[in-house]
Amino acid sequence: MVLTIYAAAMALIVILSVWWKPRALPKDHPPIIDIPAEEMFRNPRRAYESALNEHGPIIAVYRKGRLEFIVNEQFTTEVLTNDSVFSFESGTLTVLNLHPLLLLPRSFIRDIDKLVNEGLVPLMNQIIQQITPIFERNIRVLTDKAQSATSKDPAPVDLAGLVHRTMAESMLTIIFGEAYTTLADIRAAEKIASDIAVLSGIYQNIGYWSRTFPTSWRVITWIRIMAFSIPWNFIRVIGFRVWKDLRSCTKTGSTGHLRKETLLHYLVRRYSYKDAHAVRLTLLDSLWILGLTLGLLFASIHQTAAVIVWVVFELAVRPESIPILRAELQDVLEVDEHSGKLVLTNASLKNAERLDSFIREVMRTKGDTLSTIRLTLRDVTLGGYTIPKGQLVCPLATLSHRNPAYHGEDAEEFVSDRWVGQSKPAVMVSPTYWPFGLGRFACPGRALAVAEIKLAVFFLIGRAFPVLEGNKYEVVDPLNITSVPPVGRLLLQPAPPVF
Ligand code: HEM
Repeated sequence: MVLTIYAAAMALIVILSVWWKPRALPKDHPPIIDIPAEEMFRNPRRAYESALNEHGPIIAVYRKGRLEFIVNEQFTTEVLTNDSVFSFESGTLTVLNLHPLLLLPRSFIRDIDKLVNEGLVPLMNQIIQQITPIFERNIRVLTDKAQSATSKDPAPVDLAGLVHRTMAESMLTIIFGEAYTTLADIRAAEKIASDIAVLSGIYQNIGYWSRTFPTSWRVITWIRIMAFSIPWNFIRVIGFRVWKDLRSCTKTGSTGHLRKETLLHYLVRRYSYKDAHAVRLTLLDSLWILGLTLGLLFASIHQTAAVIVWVVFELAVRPESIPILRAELQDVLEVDEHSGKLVLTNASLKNAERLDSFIREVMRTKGDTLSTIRLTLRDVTLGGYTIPKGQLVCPLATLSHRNPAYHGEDAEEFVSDRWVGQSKPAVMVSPTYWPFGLGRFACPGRALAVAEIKLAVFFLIGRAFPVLEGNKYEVVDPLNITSVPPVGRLLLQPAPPVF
């Protein structure tokens, strides 16, 4: 049943994707600027900033076969926050190649937003308690290698692989509960998060085929992931069990078999018939819940794992920060009232102001360019030009994040403690800092993401000194900084355990 409904929905989406066509441009549209692919993909910041400098605050540029309207910092707030004209939902689903989902009678994005804001955020203390042991156990695999290494002969470790696995295990625990964290479940969640990330175009900038023939790449990748990868990795391994759990809620009229603290439990209560005394879900509601959990796995695993790699690499090339953060770790640890041991709690993470400042500085300076996007819901007049309905509009992030008018003369520099004592935590977005987006749909999972980054960093530096071979890393995809982690050979030197 679940596969039949899924196949029918997918067929409809393919037909609509082919049918969907943008309208012609009006006469007073912003100038269309040709940025050579090599320049755009190798040095997007320079390419787009000089085009904006030369041609005015709004330009139109073809990228991977799509026309995008790029605006400078003057229009950033208007574009990102005026959701009645510049739609987050339409922009994001279009960029993810999922725009036909907009035709569904329910809003996928609004529902997933509600799921995080109402189901996850209020339970942060409890969630941090649940996932701290996962981070501790997994990162220990790396730091144990450091304990048997020496300063002269440090141990090479695969940080990216490990944090991806750790994020997958954590999110499975939060969404479905521990029963869904077998090795096969974790592998399936990792695979599905990476595959949807591929579908959203995160590696599209790197491959020759995907850059040169973007339309055929999109169609084939879409079919591969929707028709094969999701059924094989998600539905076969995780989806069928979740489906059975959901159907048995209706059969028994109860949620007794679900863990109360999971998001699945929250979703069943939310979609259950309002007028029935017992729990009852329609088939469509059950399918919708499956879709939301899949969407959340994608939104939460891949990007956070990539940013953890960014933060650790930036730390490795700034060894002077490590003793400061180790001292802070010592300060923020709390005593567990049952065991009397020193532990990291949600309060410890909140109190870690120096690490928070370091993370905020990484997120500000790592070089996001075209990361946050909107789609016009009607013809819009902006800066004297008309941008027609149905067009993608994107502010250039470096013009906010590296702007001396916003961040002072040293805006280009990485200042680890820039935000200490400023009451501007890493999660606080504004028109001058928006790595988590801005406005009504700014990332609802950012508090969890930053807490997870802190857990990973503290468990790592609590027992090891990270260093990078040659003291350098490579930015693989400058046009997709947040989703594609930097590459380098990470080595761990032993450090006296902080706790
Ligand atoms: C460092 C990691 C993360 C980064 C950099 C990040 C960044 C973003 C950005 C830029 C947006 C779009 C906002 C906009 O356009 O204004 C977004 C949306 C979203 N993020 Fe995150 N995110 C991260 C982690 C997470 C996590 C851990 C979760 C879930 C627990 C999550 C859930 C979502 C959801 C559901 C949306 C859709 C928008 C909405 O529902 O309001 N994200 N994120």
